[in-house]
Amino acid sequence: MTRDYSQFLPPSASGKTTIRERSPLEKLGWKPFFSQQTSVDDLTHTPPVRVVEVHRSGLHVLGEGLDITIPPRSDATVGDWLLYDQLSPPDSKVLERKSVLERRAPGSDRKKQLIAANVDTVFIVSSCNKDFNIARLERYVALAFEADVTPVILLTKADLCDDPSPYVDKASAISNRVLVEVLNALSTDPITKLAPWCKPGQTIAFLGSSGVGKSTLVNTLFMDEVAETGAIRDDDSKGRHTTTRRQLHFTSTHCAVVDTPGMRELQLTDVEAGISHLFGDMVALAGQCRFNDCKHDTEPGCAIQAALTRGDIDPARLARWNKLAAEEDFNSSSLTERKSASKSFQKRINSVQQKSRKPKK
Ligand SMILES: Nc1nc2c(ncn2[C@@H]2O[C@H](COP(=O)(O)OP(=O)(O)OP(=O)(O)O)[C@@H](O)[C@H]2O)c(=O)[nH]1
Ligand SMILES: [Zn+2]
Repeated sequence: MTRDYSQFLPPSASGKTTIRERSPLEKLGWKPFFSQQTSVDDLTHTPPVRVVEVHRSGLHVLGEGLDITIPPRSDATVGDWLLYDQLSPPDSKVLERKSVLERRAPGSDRKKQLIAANVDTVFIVSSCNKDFNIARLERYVALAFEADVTPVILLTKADLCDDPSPYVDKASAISNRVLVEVLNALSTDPITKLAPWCKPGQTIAFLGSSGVGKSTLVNTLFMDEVAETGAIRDDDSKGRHTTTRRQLHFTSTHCAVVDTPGMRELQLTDVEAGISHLFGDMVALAGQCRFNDCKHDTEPGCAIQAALTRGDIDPARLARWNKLAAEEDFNSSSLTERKSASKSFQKRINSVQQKSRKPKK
């Protein structure tokens, strides 16, 4: 008896092709998650459009046969899907987001700022040089976890470094749920190494300090100069801020790429869940402390201190967790709470810093 196994073979081997032409909306990143929020009536009267650029003067949106600018609004950001109300564009409804990246704005009012919406993968970019900072990478990873976006760490400038492996080892130790790729952003590396995430209909974003190579990565992906890159100052490995607008670009294979300004001042905002996810081992240990409100300092029955004594946890990582958690408490509290908490927050930071400076025994 002969059996037909062709269904188990890849399309090319079976001679059949399963590649289906994507609709104009799918090419912009439209997914069942969004269509489930709309009715046939909605789709006819208020066609979906995606925000591809945010200007002071308005939002540039694209849809099926639509390429328009609608009035600016603070509740929508690049990557958002709107149901475009042709009679009254300001009333266009913002669809529920699959994910959203936000930050606490620098300055006194510290309002929440939307970075990008509906991103599937965020590439956290750092370089194999003085820019590399484990605590900063952890912040970005916590932010991605909180936003429900898959984080991938990219270490650029491998070509300028004799041995990138110590950077890779440190970055890989952040979380076993985060993959690390090391590359030269100026070569064709990004095209091959980012391919698993840059699929049609996917939306990707790059986060990281100024000068780490985010624009270069975008340019290499497009093999074109879509984002302006800046020369770096040699003395401190810091770049100039060259990316100013938030934009969504589409590759020829219909992967949407968010290009965001450098965010050296990233502050965490309401990322408690993201931090707990990243430091899950510490959270689990803390759950074994005798007291619920244990500060893991001198309290009796403290599981964290016990693990520290046994050498099971790294004191520097514990200090980073404490600092991140304290920062999160502070940023997520109200202004009045913050004023009164400000003193104790500073004390806590000082004590964390003192502890992390103490030499290992
Ligand atoms: N040799 C080498 N140079 C790189 C690499 N990645 C980036 N550069 C260079 O580093 C400089 C800064 O890169 P950008 O792409 O502008 O950095 P950015 O992260 O977009 O910076 P902002 O736009 O300020 O946020 C440029 O001169 C790039 O050519 C790399 O992997 N290898
Ligand atoms: Zn404790």
